[in-house]
Amino acid sequence: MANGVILEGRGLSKAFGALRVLHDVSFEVRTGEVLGILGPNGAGKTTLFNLVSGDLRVDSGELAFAGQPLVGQPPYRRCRIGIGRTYQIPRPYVGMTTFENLLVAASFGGGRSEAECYAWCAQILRDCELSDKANRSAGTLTLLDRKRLELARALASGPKLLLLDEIAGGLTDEEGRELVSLIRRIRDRGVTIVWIEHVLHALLAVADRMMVLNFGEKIAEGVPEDVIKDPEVRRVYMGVEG
Ligand SMILES: Nc1ncnc2c1ncn2[C@@H]1O[C@H](COP(=O)(O)OP(=O)(O)OP(=O)(O)O)[C@@H](O)[C@H]1O
Repeated sequence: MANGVILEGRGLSKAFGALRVLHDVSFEVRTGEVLGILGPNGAGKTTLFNLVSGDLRVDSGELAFAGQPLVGQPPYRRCRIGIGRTYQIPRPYVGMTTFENLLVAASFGGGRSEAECYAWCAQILRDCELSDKANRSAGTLTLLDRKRLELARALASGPKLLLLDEIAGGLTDEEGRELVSLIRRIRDRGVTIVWIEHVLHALLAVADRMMVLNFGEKIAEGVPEDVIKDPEVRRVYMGVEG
């Protein structure tokens, strides 16, 4: 693995029965960057995250995190070594408060002791602007706050690498800007981010590089200005010919 690369995938493939979802995808994520992932619905983006987090097993290919092989490691272990993720459909424990949700993530996901957890989670609530909702039941939060909580839960496990799966959808422009500034702050604290997003202007506001998938194959990669001008990307993702 090259220096400065926190996550590396080589020749990753995944199929569900006859449906080939990822085919021979290779990529690198550099330490400290925000890598955006674009692609039409069904391109295999979430499946790629599931392979990295361990929610799904790879059919073939290799994954390495900070130089250590990931394939074969269970999801909880990947979380403990520093891979955090959010889900497209937020998965809070709706019967618990916002703060309790973080405590679970910090203790079970991050392996922190009870003594450490309170101050750690209180700081994350502040960072994610959720302190005033600490004692609210997670099921009663607004959409923006549910997204903040989804981020906060991922942060509570203490990730070095954060995988964000379509976190900006459904927000107003103002809410989207708030979320983007939160993601920037997380990046500025040294967390490497890979972000799958259809809300292109949100992704463009933060991404250092982008990678585009189509039918399970990587069709483009590079700095955002070049990727969004790529004729193949414009054709498959934006529906623009020529
Ligand atoms: N567990 C599964 N079993 C069977 N098929 C699946 C499974 N998970 C995903 N798929 C299929 O694999 C394909 C890729 O799905 P995936 O969720 O990775 O796409 P995506 O690029 O994230 O799409 P979207 O932008 O709509 O979220 C889709 O056709 C989907 O229906």
